[in-house]
Amino acid sequence: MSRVKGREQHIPSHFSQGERFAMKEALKGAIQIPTVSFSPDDINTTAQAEFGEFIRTVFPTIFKTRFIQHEVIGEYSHLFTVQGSDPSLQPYMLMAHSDVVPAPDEGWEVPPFSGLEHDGFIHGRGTLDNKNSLMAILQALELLLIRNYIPRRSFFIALGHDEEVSGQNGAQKISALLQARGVKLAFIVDEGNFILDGFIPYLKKPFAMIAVSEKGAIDLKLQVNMTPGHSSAPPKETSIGILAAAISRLEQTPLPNMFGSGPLKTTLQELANEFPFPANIVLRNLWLFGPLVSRLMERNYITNALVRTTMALTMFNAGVKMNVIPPMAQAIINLRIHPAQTVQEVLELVKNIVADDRVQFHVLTAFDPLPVSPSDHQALGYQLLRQTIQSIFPEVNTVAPGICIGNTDSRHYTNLTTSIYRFNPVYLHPQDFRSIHGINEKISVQAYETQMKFIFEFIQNADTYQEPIPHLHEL
Ligand SMILES: CC/C=C\C/C=C\C/C=C\C/C=C\C/C=C\C/C=C\CCC(=O)N[C@@H](Cc1ccccc1)C(=O)O
Ligand SMILES: [Zn+2]
Ligand SMILES: [Zn+2]
Repeated sequence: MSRVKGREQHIPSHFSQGERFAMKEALKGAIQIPTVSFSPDDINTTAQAEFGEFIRTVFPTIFKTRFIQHEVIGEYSHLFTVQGSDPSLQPYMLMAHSDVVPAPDEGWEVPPFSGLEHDGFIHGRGTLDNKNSLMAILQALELLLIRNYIPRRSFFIALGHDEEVSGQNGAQKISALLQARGVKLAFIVDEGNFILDGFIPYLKKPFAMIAVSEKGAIDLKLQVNMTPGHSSAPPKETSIGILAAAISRLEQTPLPNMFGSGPLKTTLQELANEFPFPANIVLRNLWLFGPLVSRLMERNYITNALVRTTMALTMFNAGVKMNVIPPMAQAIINLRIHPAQTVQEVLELVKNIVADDRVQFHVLTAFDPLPVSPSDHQALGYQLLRQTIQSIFPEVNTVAPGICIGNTDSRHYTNLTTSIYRFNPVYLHPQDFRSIHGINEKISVQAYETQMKFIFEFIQNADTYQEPIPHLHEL
């Protein structure tokens, strides 16, 4: 895509000491509000209400700007409509979520809702998932408005409050509302992948992976009912034993490796130049070395998730008393479906592995993998992300399309656009990956400032009049 043409003003992303201090204090304040979601019926509504008040206080300019409309949807989600000056430009949407997963104090270096700053890092639940994005988006807009910025291209900011528990009251309602208003979006940018550093052996340089799809998912309940009785005279098989054997068969039988189908091949081909010899030759010739690369990817639990549908046993329940053989045993398996498979295909495979009619299957939730968004030279959203990555992170040589192994609220917006990109402009190392939904989640003050700067530039870059030009490699 060519550089932005006809941009009358470009507001430089320079911020005063006072502004930088205020922005990190604002993120700390956001972390301190425990907006935890446990289940769709159990979210911390008091904290969500407080969070709504908090953003009004911290970003006053956004709330008083005449060309910005703010609406509360589903009681605690927020939708901002930023009216651009040129209605001929198709709007886009930035997304983030305010809720976080639970964080019991155990194992944390500092309390998870303290928002403490230590050694240049802000600590706490939500610093990477996903209050960093939420606060950086609003902060960037607030600072642009203070500098009298008026966007050309309209955009929406959608902040869900229940992403961690399905998005049914936040994202789904916002999506339905925008659809009813006849909105069609040029593209969406949500959380998802990162600038990855240290995930692949021999690859010394970081690379940006923009997720152009995300895996599907199934929450599957397995249940076995057997005759209960006295533990002093047990039958040969019990509900617990039958279910445990079924689960064990599933754990011992990974679903097929789907390497070669979906966006992963493109990711690897685009990364080939970053590898030293002979890995670069291997990746450039996947027609020959595909089976080798596929086997290597299976060996690591993160890259394994990129090549196949994964199964995680997340809940197991049976029995109420030590000397009673229980009538029922239940387990929940969370499956994440590879882009080349469907819910139906995966259910078939799982049933064949279990191969025991006494095990009943109940699908609790299920959705297919998300469609693959365009990443070619004419894909406006992808190219704007690429352009902004290259200017804010000049040390990153490769920007590649990939898949998101987790799920995001953006999956509820396929009715509004075919171009959904899941990308956080933040470096992620393997230990950071484990902190997401784990312990000691933290973000460096510098990384947060850079994320805010990225969005500050991105919003301005999105004002381009030019459609991306095909077949030009340089921006
Ligand atoms: C060739 C490429 C080689 C290597 C790539 C290396 C690594 C890729 C690894 C990691 C990718 C990086 C980051 C992914 C991190 C997090 C996942 C992203 C978003 C997930 C957000 C989330 O947690 N969502 C929940 C939402 C949910 C809740 C309830 C029901 C359904 C969904 C989730 O997915 O569970
Ligand atoms: Zn998230
Ligand atoms: Zn999450």
